[in-house]
Amino acid sequence: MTVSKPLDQLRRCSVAVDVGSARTRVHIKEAGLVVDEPSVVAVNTYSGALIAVGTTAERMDGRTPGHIRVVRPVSNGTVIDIEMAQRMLRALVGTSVRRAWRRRGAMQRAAVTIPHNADPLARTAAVETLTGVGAKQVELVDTPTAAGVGCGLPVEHPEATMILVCGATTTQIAVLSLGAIVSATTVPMGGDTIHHAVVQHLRNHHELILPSQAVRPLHLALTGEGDPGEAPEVWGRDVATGTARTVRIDPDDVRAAIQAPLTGLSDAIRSVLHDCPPDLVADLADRGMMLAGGSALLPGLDERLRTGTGMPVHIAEQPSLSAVNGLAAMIEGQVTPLNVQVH
Ligand SMILES: Nc1ncnc2c1ncn2[C@@H]1O[C@H](COP(=O)(O)OP(=O)(O)OP(=O)(O)O)[C@@H](O)[C@H]1O
Repeated sequence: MTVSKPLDQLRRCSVAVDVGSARTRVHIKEAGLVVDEPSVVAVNTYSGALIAVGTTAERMDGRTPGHIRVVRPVSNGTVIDIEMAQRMLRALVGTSVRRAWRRRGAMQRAAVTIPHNADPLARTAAVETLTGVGAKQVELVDTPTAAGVGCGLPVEHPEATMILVCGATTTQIAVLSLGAIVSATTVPMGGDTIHHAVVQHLRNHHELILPSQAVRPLHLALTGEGDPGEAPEVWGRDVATGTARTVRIDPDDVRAAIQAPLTGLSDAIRSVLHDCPPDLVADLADRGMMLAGGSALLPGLDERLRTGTGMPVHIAEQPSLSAVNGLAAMIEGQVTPLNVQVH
């Protein structure tokens, strides 16, 4: 059940946690951001022992021998493997910080972000993950509200603000007013979706398997840069022979491959506006929307949304940290009183 509780409840928290599909961030009161690492764990499949977490584990992805498994315990912004998520958090935070937490009773209360449409199972998983690492009380704050605060949007005002939290696998679109979500939706579109669309395109049209790090053609396609005479060349593995070879990419082709997910995003923005009272829509015509989340940095995304919706589009100063920064501002008491919805 969702109830509206005062910000005081969040001010009693000492830890702010944003566990995303791509990255995990932890802010400790008065200490600042202590973790900003990929949400990845590498385990030994025979012994179950933890081999690596975060950046080190992510580097192992796609390169592991049979006895090592790389696990991502968070998907679509929700914890899908509670035990792994707890082990990941414990390892990322580190022993010394955890000792300090215990001494200062810091883990008594923790605040954590959850997708605005999280179902009861997802909420329970978030709570269990945090209680498993020592929290006695867990406050859940929806990600769009936290990100809105983190971007410096006046979410507590009666005027509408629109925020897009562009994550790895989903984009949460929300209109906020008076500290609460008025209208919102989630689109299964994020930076990884765009990346997979490009990888799939190269596989289907060039019979090439692109290494996961090769994002250059994607960037070119989105920005519209690149002279057709100088079509970029990418390395990959031939689907049939398994050998490495290069192929020249036409940016227009790649642009066409990512057209569908991007069009879906503009359509979803229109549907959120459709569900808003007319007065709030009028506010947004001038203010436009704010892009937060790591995928807000996708080159050309802001321009495409401007063209697709006809609204002003702004990118947050530190889009990848908007949600954790917003949650941190709430627990540090830097936010003027508002009725943030906690669950
Ligand atoms: N500089 C950049 N340019 C383009 N894309 C980027 C950049 N930095 C991060 N990304 C993309 O942002 C995504 C991760 O964003 P973020 O860290 O906000 O996700 P998350 O909160 O972990 O995910 P989710 O909200 O889906 O749970 C990835 O798809 C990554 O490729």
